Amino acid sequence: MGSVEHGLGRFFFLYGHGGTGKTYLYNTIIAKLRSQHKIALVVASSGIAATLLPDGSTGHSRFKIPIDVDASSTCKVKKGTHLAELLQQTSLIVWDEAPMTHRFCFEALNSLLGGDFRQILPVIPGGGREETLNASIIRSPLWAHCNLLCLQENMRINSDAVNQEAIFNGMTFAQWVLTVGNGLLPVRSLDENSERSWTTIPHYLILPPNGTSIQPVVDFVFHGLVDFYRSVSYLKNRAIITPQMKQCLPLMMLFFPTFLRNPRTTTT
Ligand SMILES: Nc1ncnc2c1ncn2[C@@H]1O[C@H](COP(=O)(O)OP(=O)(O)OP(=O)(O)O)[C@@H](O)[C@H]1O
Repeated sequence: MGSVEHGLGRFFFLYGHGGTGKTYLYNTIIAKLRSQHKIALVVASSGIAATLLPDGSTGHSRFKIPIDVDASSTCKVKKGTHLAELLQQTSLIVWDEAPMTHRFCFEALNSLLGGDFRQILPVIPGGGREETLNASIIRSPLWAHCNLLCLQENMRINSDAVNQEAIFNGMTFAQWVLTVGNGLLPVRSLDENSERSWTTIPHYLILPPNGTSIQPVVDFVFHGLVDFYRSVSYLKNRAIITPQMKQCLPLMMLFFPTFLRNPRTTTT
């Protein structure tokens, strides 16, 4: 905040593993700046993360960054346009999920970046480990000037938990996810040509989509579906994500009994 107030133009990276409160902190900073009638532009690398931020959009769309970037790429912002004027008046740019985006995109502008390097890194088609690392923000000349801020405590466990057992389960899961992210689990390759990047998920963390243990998850996430299935705000805050499409079907079958118990007639 001091950097914005005094126009110092410093460059920050907010680093923290999942649930440590990065989004919460961005929202707090943005609310504070906007309450002072300052302009904070808020973007994320993916559209889904952008929806969690106030007036968020994707970095590529907001700054007219070319899809195929290289070291000489620039933002396609024309002189004298609304966007050019907006950028000139902007006090702070917040970019969530920054580790997912190619470093060339940040070299085209200055911003407060944030994210977790254990999550998704830039995707380089056909590239290996070295190409991915090379595309990462940590290989950018900007990184040497970056003020690194670290969030350590997992806030999600306490905010989501309803009792001691839920806190314990949340901590066990969070610890396992961290161990995966830190590369500390035993890994193996599927065949002799592929990288050693496969690990075994403990049995207690797996909910088979056609088993009975998934039903409480469906009931929890889509509680009240029969009454609210037409409500956009109800639906846009809920999702159950499966690793593959084929696992969706058995999961969807769990929804139908709910509707069958409560038939509705609609006219077209
Ligand atoms: N300082 C705080 N005080 C109270 N609750 C907080 C605080 N920080 C975060 N939380 C709560 O903890 C939960 C996780 O926070 P948040 O979504 O901001 O984490 P994150 O680091 O962005 O996670 P991810 O990397 O998975 O997106 C949210 O429910 C949020 O409301």
